[in-house]
Amino acid sequence: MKEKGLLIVLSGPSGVGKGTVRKAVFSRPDAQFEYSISATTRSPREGEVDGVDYFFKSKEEFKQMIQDGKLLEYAEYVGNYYGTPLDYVNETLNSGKDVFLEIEVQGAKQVREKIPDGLFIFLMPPSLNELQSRIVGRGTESVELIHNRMEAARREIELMSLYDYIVENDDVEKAVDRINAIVQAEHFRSERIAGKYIKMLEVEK
Ligand SMILES: Nc1ncnc2c1ncn2[C@@H]1O[C@H](COP(=O)(O)OP(=O)(O)OP(=O)(O)O)[C@@H](O)[C@H]1O
Ligand SMILES: Nc1nc2c(ncn2[C@@H]2O[C@H](COP(=O)(O)O)[C@@H](O)[C@H]2O)c(=O)[nH]1
Repeated sequence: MKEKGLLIVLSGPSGVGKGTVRKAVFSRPDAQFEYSISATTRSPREGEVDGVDYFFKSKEEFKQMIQDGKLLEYAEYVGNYYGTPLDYVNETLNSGKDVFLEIEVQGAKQVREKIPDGLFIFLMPPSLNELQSRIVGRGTESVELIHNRMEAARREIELMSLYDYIVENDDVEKAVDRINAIVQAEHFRSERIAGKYIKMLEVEK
């Protein structure tokens, strides 16, 4: 039987750079994960494409997905719903591929309960001032929403001890290197790779 893939969950406070780091992870030619595209009721930002950045849904459509058990997890975040489509995650993990989720902390908590052997990584900003600068610098939120996101960020950072690893996003490429190193180490730890060498010893006996 095929070895199941590893579920990698990247989370952290709003504006820390989760989306930026995730895109950098997937822009590496040697990226070996499958990205799970989330569903959301938020309106698309300029340049965002349905089915690429998110599956953009109405509130009614999203509620139907919840009722039909189509989501691995979901959360309401600063006035909108976000959720992870369940079938894609299951099918991809069962096919032996690693799945990468980039989600906020309430959703990550739900995933931890359902898939405890996932790999949970918390992305940290170098400081709260730097975090605010990044949210302001992105220019996508009103003053009120920036305030809400900073309030949410403080609550989110308090949950970092629930994660397996904390990665500082002081520099995007360094953060990607750290994440890749953690994933590789996890593969060894869980014997996904070690199994290969055990088989090698058996064959060469
Ligand atoms: N290491 C970094 N150094 C400086 N700026 C960064 C870094 N990483 C990300 N940024 C910038 O910070 C801003 C927020 O990044 P991004 O949108 O990726 O955050 P996020 O955590 O996905 O936010 P949200 O949770 O609100 O979706 C962007 O303008 C991005 O370019
Ligand atoms: N619980 C979930 N959170 C998700 C999911 N997809 C994205 N997110 C997180 O929501 C916030 C806001 O995102 P934005 O695109 O509006 O800036 C951010 O923290 C994302 O990581 C999901 O499926 N479930």
